[in-house]
Amino acid sequence: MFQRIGIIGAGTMGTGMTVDLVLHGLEIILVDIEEEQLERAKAEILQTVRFAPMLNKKYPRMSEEEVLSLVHATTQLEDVADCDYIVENVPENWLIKELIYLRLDEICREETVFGVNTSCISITKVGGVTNRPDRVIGMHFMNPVYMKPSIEVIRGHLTSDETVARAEAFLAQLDKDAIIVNDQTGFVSNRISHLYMNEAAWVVMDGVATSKQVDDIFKKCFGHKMGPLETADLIGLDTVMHSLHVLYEEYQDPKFRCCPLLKKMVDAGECGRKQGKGFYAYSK
Ligand SMILES: NC(=O)c1ccc[n+]([C@@H]2O[C@H](COP(=O)([O-])OP(=O)(O)OC[C@H]3O[C@@H](n4cnc5c(N)ncnc54)[C@H](O)[C@@H]3O)[C@@H](O)[C@H]2O)c1
Repeated sequence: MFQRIGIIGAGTMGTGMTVDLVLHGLEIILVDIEEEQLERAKAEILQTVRFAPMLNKKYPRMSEEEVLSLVHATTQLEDVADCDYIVENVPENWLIKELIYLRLDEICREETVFGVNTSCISITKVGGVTNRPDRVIGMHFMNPVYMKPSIEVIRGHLTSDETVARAEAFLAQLDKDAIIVNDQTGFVSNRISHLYMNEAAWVVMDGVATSKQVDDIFKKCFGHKMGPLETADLIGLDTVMHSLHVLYEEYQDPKFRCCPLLKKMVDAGECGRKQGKGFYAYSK
C-alpha cells in the first residue's frame, strides 16, 4: 500500500489530486514554487473535501484538522525525497518539466516511480532526462480528479511492466481504473479533444455562433455532459494553448495551429474557471 505521495505543482490538477488522496487517507507532500498558490490550494482542498460527501456518500466526513494533518505544503522540492510515489503537475511547458525531473532523479529513492501528469508531452521524452526511464509513466488524470473513475495511463517506450503494475496498484487505492495506452504526443485524449476545443474557439472567433450555442449543440444535440468551450474553461485556456503548441511542434500539422482568440484570452488573463473568466464568467 502507498502511504506518502509527492505532488508537485499545486494548481488545478495538483489541488484536485490532493483532494482525492486526502479522501482516500493518504499523506501528501504538496510542492509549489509559490507560497500564495499553496495557501489558495489549501483553502480549495478544505472546501472541496467538505463538500465531497454530499456529492458522493462513499467519501468520509473529515474535520479541518484531519485534512491538514495529511497535507504538508512546501516550496522545497527536496521534501518529496522519501515519498513512495510522485505525481508531477507543473505547467505544460517542457523547460519547467525538464528541470523538475533532473532534480527529482537526484533526490528520490531509486525505486520511486515518477507519474507524469501531462496533457500532451511525450513520456519517453520525460523518461529520457532521468536515469530511470523504466520507472517513468504517464498518469493523465482528469479534472475534477476525485469525481473521475478512470485515467489515461501512458506507457513510455522504456516504461517497465513492473511500473505499469505499480501505477495500477496506486490507482486501485484511489478506486480508479487505468486505460493503458502507448506513448505518442497528445496520447489519445488530448490529440483528439484539443482539435475540437480549438475548432470551437475558431467558430466563435469567426462569428458563426456564441460560446453558449457551440456548447449547447454538443450537449443538447450530441448528448455530451459538457461542451468544448466549457471543457476548455475547466482545463484552463493557458493549458489548452500550451498543449496545442506541443501538438503543433511535434506533428508539424496545421490542424493543431492554436486559434488566435485563445492566445488573446490567455494574454488578457482570461484563462477560464481558475481566473474567474474565460468563455464564461465564474464567481470565484
Ligand atoms: N487542467 C487540466 O484539466 C489538466 C488535466 C490533465 C492534465 N493536465 C496537465 O497537468 C499539468 C498541470 O496542469 P494544471 O492545469 O494544474 O496547471 P496550473 O497552471 O493550474 O498549475 C501549475 C502549478 O505548478 C506550479 N509550478 C510552476 N513551476 C513549478 C516548479 N518549478 N515547481 C513546483 N511548482 C511549480 C505553478 O505555480 C502552479 O501552481 C500540465 O502538464 C497539464 O497539461 C491538466
